[in-house]
Amino acid sequence: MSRPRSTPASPITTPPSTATAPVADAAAVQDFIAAGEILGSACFGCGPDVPHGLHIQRTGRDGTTAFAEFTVIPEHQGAPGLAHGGLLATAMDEILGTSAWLLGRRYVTGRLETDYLAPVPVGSLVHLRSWCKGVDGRKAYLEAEGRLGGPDGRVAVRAAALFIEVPLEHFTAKGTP
Ligand SMILES: CCCCCCCCCC(=O)SCCNC(=O)CCNC(=O)[C@H](O)C(C)(C)COP(=O)(O)OP(=O)(O)OC[C@H]1O[C@@H](n2cnc3c(N)ncnc32)[C@H](O)[C@@H]1OP(=O)(O)O
Repeated sequence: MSRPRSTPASPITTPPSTATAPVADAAAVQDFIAAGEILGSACFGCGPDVPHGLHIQRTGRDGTTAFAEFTVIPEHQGAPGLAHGGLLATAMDEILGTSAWLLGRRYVTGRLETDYLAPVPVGSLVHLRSWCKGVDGRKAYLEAEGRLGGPDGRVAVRAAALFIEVPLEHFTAKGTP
């Protein structure tokens, strides 16, 4: 099935007609810049203690739209000289999770759809942006993009996602590894 180029979203990541507009939570907004400290330093996406992690820096927000950036280092390489696609999907996941954070509830990624539109060279500064399109019960529908050459540069990667709200026990309960 061909899809319009204007959105990467499949029916699963497209908000239904029953979805409501997202509202930024005041407490989550307050915690936004400190979120990395609240979550700890071991996150592969944003943790400063992960040697070859993405070290994504959250730079700002507007409503439930989150902004961030990171630099592609040689350890992020896939094909010669270019960022690994899975690495870029990870960056999408991180910025999508950041936008979900602004909703003030605990969410995990249920489904992540990624479109690669242009190669991302090692050494690139990637400008990330994510926004929530709607909320329907436990489901949050989000989109994201990564741009090169500046915050309003060309889109190299974009994503659509379905995040699912979970209880705190999702993170504290110990499962079988
Ligand atoms: C500032 C903060 C920055 C933070 C950045 C961090 C970003 C990183 C975010 C992540 O990477 S989270 C880690 C990756 N994700 C996971 O590990 C989630 C693993 N999956 C699960 O734990 C469960 O499958 C999940 C909690 C998502 C759902 O299980 P539940 O038993 O709670 O719910 P259920 O399966 O009944 O699904 C609830 C609804 O969601 C729907 N759903 C769940 N997963 C889906 C899926 N994958 N695709 C489509 N729909 C899905 C499901 O159909 C259902 O719809 P209905 O209510 O309409 O029936």
